[in-house]
Amino acid sequence: MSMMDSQRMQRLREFARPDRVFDFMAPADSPVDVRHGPILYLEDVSVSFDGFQAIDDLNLTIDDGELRCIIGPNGAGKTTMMDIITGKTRPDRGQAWFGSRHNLLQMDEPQIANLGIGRKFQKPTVFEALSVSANLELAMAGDRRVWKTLLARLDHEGRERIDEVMEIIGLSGERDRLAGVLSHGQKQWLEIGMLLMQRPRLLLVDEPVAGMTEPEMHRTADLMTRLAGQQSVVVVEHDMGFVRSIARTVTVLHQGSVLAEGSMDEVANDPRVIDVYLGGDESSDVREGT
Ligand SMILES: Nc1ncnc2c1ncn2[C@@H]1O[C@H](COP(=O)(O)OP(=O)(O)OP(=O)(O)O)[C@@H](O)[C@H]1O
Repeated sequence: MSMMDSQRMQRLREFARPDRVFDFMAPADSPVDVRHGPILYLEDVSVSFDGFQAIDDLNLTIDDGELRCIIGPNGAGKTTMMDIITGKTRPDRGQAWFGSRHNLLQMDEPQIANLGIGRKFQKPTVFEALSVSANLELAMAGDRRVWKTLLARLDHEGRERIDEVMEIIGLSGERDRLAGVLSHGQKQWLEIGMLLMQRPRLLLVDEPVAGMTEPEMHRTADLMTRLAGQQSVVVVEHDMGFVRSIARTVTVLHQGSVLAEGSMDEVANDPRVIDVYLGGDESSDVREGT
């Protein structure tokens, strides 16, 4: 067995460990029902940690195919909100529904991922010793099918999906390069591609442009915009220039609940947002989109 093969086998073993749940393991066919309403519905959700109210009567509705940006100061509850949606944190009270049929509060993390909610954390976690296409191949496999899928030859549909996703994330030219040698931005896109392999219905993306160069940021804005419509995308981001470039509806979180919601211009000119969101320099970022 060559060095590459043994590295690959080691990764596979790691990947197939039953105690590990990977966030990109979302499903091909989501049974989510959006015929009668939004894809994500949070109502009066609250959670406190040791008496600190991190989420406080939070209400949020995301429509199918929508691109929503969530902004808010540090500690506003953005990460906790994502943790609740993905089943990592259980709220003390409230409701969280995925489509009209699935009560997220009665499901655990793997079940929620399998329903079609994919989460992209801030730091890229691609398999550096594998090629771009092998990373996508891995992400296509469900947990129990991983060995079978990877050790067997890819079927036609699988190969097509890999090509399609590489095109979407702009890495078609990097197919055989090891993920470890990609730029930071390319790794982020690859990880988004890994999520896409399972055709999620909702993507939660945490600070996608942190650490990116300006050109990478533009390409990420383009990617986010293209993804919406195909799936719903919720982007949490601090970079106001980026938010302004992709924003349709922006939700401002503050102290665990929604302070304002509307177009970028509406929220940026809302005196409550200007007051509480960012003091000093950053508030001008919000208003002027610098
Ligand atoms: N497991 C936990 N235990 C105790 N406190 C927590 C826990 N998780 C979050 N918090 C607190 O809840 C508040 C909300 O945190 P959260 O990380 O959701 O905010 P955020 O809006 O994502 O902030 P940032 O922009 O800095 O990432 C913070 O004050 C945080 O310290």
